[in-house]
Amino acid sequence: MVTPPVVLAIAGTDAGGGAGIAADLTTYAALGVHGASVVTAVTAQDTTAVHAIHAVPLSVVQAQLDAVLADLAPAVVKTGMLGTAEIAELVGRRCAGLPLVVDPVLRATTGATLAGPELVEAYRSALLPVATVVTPNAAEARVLLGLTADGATPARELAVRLARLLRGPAVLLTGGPEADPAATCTDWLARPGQEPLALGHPAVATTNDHGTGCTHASALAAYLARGDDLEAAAVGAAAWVTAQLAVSRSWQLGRGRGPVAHTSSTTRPLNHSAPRTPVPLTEEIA
Ligand SMILES: Nc1ncnc2c1ncn2[C@@H]1O[C@H](COP(=O)(O)OP(=O)(O)OP(=O)(O)O)[C@@H](O)[C@H]1O
Ligand SMILES: Cc1ncc(CO)c(N)n1
Repeated sequence: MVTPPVVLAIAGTDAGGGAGIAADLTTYAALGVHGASVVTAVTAQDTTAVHAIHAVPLSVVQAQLDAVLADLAPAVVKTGMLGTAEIAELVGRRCAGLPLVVDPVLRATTGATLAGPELVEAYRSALLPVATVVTPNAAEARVLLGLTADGATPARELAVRLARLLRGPAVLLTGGPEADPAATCTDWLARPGQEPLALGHPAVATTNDHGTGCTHASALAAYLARGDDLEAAAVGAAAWVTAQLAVSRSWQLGRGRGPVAHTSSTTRPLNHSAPRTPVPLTEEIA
């Protein structure tokens, strides 16, 4: 067997397994690359909300980074939730010069804020400038550009403006199906000195979309590690997330926005009964 390339995910955990490290590592496994992981934050999170966040101490993040970077030589590094400005600055210092996919995680699908103003500033000053490609959604691009959150700037222009601001990294602005669930989703790929490229794919009508951003950015990193150029990797990542959304479309997992599928396809039929009822919360038991 040929040794697979290594992709390093630097991200937070999601107890519910939809987003974060769970999405990253399962995507790497499915796409045939070896996943290493540096955990930056532990979240108590489910399909309805983020209930608690514990930032991993900087020294422990540094030790994890040292362990992986010195030993495994990742082909690509991908960042997700970073938690604090000092972690973003550390990652910027340690990963500059490596192929680096930065998914600027500012908010969960459930609405929770995952990055305060100091971390947003650290993204701008320390991490985005050393990225190879940045994958914001429209709301994240607006925040990074310092625009009002509810502005009406078209997605194409947001991508172009962010690429112009960053002067080097490419921007792959992801577009969910907000406007019309039956329509096409369009991601915009803006690269310095080139016309922006619209990458359209069919929208899947589903509310099981928790973790799409992480899955998409991880697939992008995996395809880049496998040797695709940026455009091919972007097309592949959109196709991957769309296929996984189609798999989980009718799932009944959780009380909120269920996870995008991270299962691999199997020829063996499932042999389990209906989903179990949830166990009461700790305070309901006490
Ligand atoms: N319902 C859908 N059908 C098809 N593709 C989708 C759908 N929702 C999201 N996608 C695709 O998934 C990728 C990432 O989506 P999106 O921009 O919604 O991520 P995000 O808002 O960062 O997600 P999250 O908040 O879960 O991290 C994009 O390529 C987008 O087009
Ligand atoms: C840990 C984690 N990373 C990223 C996201 C964004 O979807 C999330 N909700 N949770």
